[in-house]
Amino acid sequence: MSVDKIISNIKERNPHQPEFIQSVDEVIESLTPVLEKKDIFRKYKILERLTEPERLISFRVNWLDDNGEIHVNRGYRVQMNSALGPFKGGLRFHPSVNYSILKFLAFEQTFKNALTGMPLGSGKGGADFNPKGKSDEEIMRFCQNFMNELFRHMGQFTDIPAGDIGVGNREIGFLFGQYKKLRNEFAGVITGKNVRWGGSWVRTEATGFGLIYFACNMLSTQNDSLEGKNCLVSGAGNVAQHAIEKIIEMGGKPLTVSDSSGFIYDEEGIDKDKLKVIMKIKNEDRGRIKEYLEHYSNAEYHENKDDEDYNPLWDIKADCAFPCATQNEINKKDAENLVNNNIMLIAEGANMPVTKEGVQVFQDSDVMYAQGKASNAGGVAVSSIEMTQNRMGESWSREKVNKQLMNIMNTIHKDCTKAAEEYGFKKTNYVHGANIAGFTRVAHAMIEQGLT
Ligand SMILES: NC(=O)C1=CN([C@@H]2O[C@H](COP(=O)(O)OP(=O)(O)OC[C@H]3O[C@@H](n4cnc5c(N)ncnc54)[C@H](OP(=O)(O)O)[C@@H]3O)[C@@H](O)[C@H]2O)C=CC1
Ligand SMILES: O=C(O)CCC(=O)C(=O)O
Repeated sequence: MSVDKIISNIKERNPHQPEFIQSVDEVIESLTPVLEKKDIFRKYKILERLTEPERLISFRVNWLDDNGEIHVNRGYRVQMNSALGPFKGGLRFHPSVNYSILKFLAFEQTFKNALTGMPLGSGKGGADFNPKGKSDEEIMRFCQNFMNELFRHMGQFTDIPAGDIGVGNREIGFLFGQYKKLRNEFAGVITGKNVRWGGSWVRTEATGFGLIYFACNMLSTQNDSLEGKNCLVSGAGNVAQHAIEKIIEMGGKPLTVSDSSGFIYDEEGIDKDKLKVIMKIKNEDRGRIKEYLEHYSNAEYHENKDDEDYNPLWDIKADCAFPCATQNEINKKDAENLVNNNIMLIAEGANMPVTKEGVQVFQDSDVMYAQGKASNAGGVAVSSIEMTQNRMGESWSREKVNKQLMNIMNTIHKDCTKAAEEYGFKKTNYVHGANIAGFTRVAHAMIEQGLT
């Protein structure tokens, strides 16, 4: 069957799933030369099998709010691919969560987890629950009821969830506590746990730190570094905060931070003290990023507007851009603004933050551009390190884990450039490099394990 026919079949089988189709479409261009050169991948129908989850789980989550009113949400787990290890990937709590979003995230996770070189299959899950404005008690009740169903599908050798948007340290604690109660066992079944009870040093920081380690590798191909570079960062959550922390450590200057209401532009740069304020606003007060102005009135705040067809954050002149909020936050116009302002490098902290048309703008330009599959893989890599420590009953030092994270990001960078070159693309085409390197690793494992 031709590659075009394979793709049109996948589209027909998954109607009304635009994000999932977008994520599949994005890898096809990279994989076409691989599928054409290596007939074995077509013979074993690898693409068809990679795009069909091994198992889809959907369940009802009832919970009581503080006024005693009952609410009903929908919980999910997409167990995507277990060729390289147990299903592994985060949980997202956000009102937009549905099968299309979770399948795109799980599909990307397959390639990302393969790139880490760790024994990790792929998955993703979550609920259409909105944690905003909920009390700690309401969050706890929701997490407990969510786990009342999910626990039967999990296990340290079966499926190991973690955090994602709306699921941070607080939620991981409630989820783990309920799992322990239901199974009567203290096992490494969730990652991102507190270091005081089974978590790993550096897991909280890993995605943001890993992103910046990867960006440093990209810059080093031009004999350059982050020193003195102006950086645009979107998001104000886990990934954005620790990307900003590492940019500062590497001598760069973060200029922006955002949430779903708007963004802050601080021309003087966000330093360590300002970052502490951001962390307090978002992690403790659970407030809005606009509150930054109450501490630093020289900064500017731009409120999101429904009628704007581009995001002015991406029209600020800078050297590097790190989208760390959510999918499709950079459209074609934003990508053109970045390129026209001579941005050097874009590395994704978020999963699929650039629309298909935006990706094309970057691919047609000279900018260095890395997709999340490669550049945000540090989070899941340290999750794997957390799983290893849990199985061995050990707790490794912060320095040891950080060093391993750095090595993994260096290796992913090397593997991407090698795969891109092998198939005739420019060495620094990280899009094709990541897709090909991730695909071939998982595809060979699927062939070797037979038609299970
Ligand atoms: N946590 C991890 O280890 C990993 C996360 N990722 C990806 O990184 C991204 C961020 O995740 P993480 O930092 O963990 O999540 P958090 O929930 O900690 O933070 C998300 C941030 O993005 C903002 N945001 C969410 N949705 C939107 C939206 N529709 N428009 C604008 N801003 C939005 C949030 O704003 P507000 O505060 O208003 O909600 C918040 O500032 C996601 O794409 C995630 O899949 C990738 C790899 C690993
Ligand atoms: O740490 C993990 O298991 C998953 C992190 C994640 O969800 C991601 O990489 O997108």
